Amino acid sequence: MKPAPRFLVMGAGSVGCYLGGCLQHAGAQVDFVGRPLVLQTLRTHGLRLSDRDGRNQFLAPAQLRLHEQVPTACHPDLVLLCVKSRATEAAAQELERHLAAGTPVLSLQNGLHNVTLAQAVAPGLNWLAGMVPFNIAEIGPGCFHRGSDGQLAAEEHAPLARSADWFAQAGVPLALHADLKPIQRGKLLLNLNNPVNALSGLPLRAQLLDAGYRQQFAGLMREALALMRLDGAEPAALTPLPWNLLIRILCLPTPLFRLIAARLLRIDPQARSSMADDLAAGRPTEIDVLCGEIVRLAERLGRRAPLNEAMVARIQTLSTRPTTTP
Ligand SMILES: NC(=O)C1=CN([C@@H]2O[C@H](COP(=O)(O)OP(=O)(O)OC[C@H]3O[C@@H](n4cnc5c(N)ncnc54)[C@H](OP(=O)(O)O)[C@@H]3O)[C@@H](O)[C@H]2O)C=CC1
Ligand SMILES: CC(C)(CO)C(=O)C(=O)O
Repeated sequence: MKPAPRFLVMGAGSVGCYLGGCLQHAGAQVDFVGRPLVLQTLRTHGLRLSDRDGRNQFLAPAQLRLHEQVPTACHPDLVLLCVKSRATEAAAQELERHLAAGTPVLSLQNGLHNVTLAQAVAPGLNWLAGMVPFNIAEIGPGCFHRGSDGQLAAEEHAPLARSADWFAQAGVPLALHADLKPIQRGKLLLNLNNPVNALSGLPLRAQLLDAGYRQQFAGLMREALALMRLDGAEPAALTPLPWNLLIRILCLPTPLFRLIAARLLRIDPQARSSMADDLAAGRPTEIDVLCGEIVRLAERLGRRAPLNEAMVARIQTLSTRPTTTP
């Protein structure tokens, strides 16, 4: 019998706990590295996993391998990098200090450049790009729920080909692509809704059912798509609709949008973007790697991206505002 594969989750949060939990439930050995508060919750409540298709799995506290730092003498077959992009470099350096040279690390983060940043500060590890299309939210202490659909993606690479069976067994299949860049660009376009969602204060589905918020999202996307095309960097379509059509559909009146975009609206009523979580918790957001990326692309092309610029400014003002004490 083949030994169970070993995974290390770097950044036990929404994505890390959900994917690590699914893999462990399917029989893999998983070590979770996270912050003390998160680990304490897992030690108290265990890890519960649920999804839109009826998954309801539980790992008791005693089954979880929880660490505040990358454990010494740890030899994972694959590391899942699940920290927010602001934490990429520090996490990469910590991983390199503790892991054998060449250990494969799959970045499951939003944004285009996490792997390049990690590679620059921790060149001894084998950095691979991935993409998570669905939403994960902590819906109760230690309870992580997948609230929308889609297939995990990653760049084609031997260590990932070996792990792909495990992802499939765990019910989170991983599709491998020769070139992940177009997929990452497509994900970036969809993630331009993150700040709109965060500012709306609404769950994703309710926000998408509001014509005004859809117009904002469409505007950010239209601006970004034009710049990507000017740069000769076509994004892969991540919905059944081509990008131009998707943008037009977002701008339709709500009853028509609801009819035509039924598939896009297959989102649990409570799902929120990861930026909404950050903003609500007073944490720095990933705005710089989302709208900020479009602003930098415009600058590089000698253009402007006024809608994305304004969104960066709005989110930065909110997330740097000091919290008032009662
Ligand atoms: N949530 C979602 O639905 C989706 C998220 N993503 C992307 O996935 C990535 C992860 O998102 P998400 O899971 O929501 O993030 P979370 O903030 O929920 O989880 C990340 C966790 O890692 C912790 N962390 C950071 N650095 C370290 C470290 N060196 N050692 C131990 N723990 C660390 C963070 O703590 P601290 O806050 O203190 O830094 C935080 O608790 C992001 O890039 C996000 O955009 C992609 C698709 C969907
Ligand atoms: C899945 C999606 C697009 C929205 O939840 C996301 O990537 C995020 O929340 O950061």
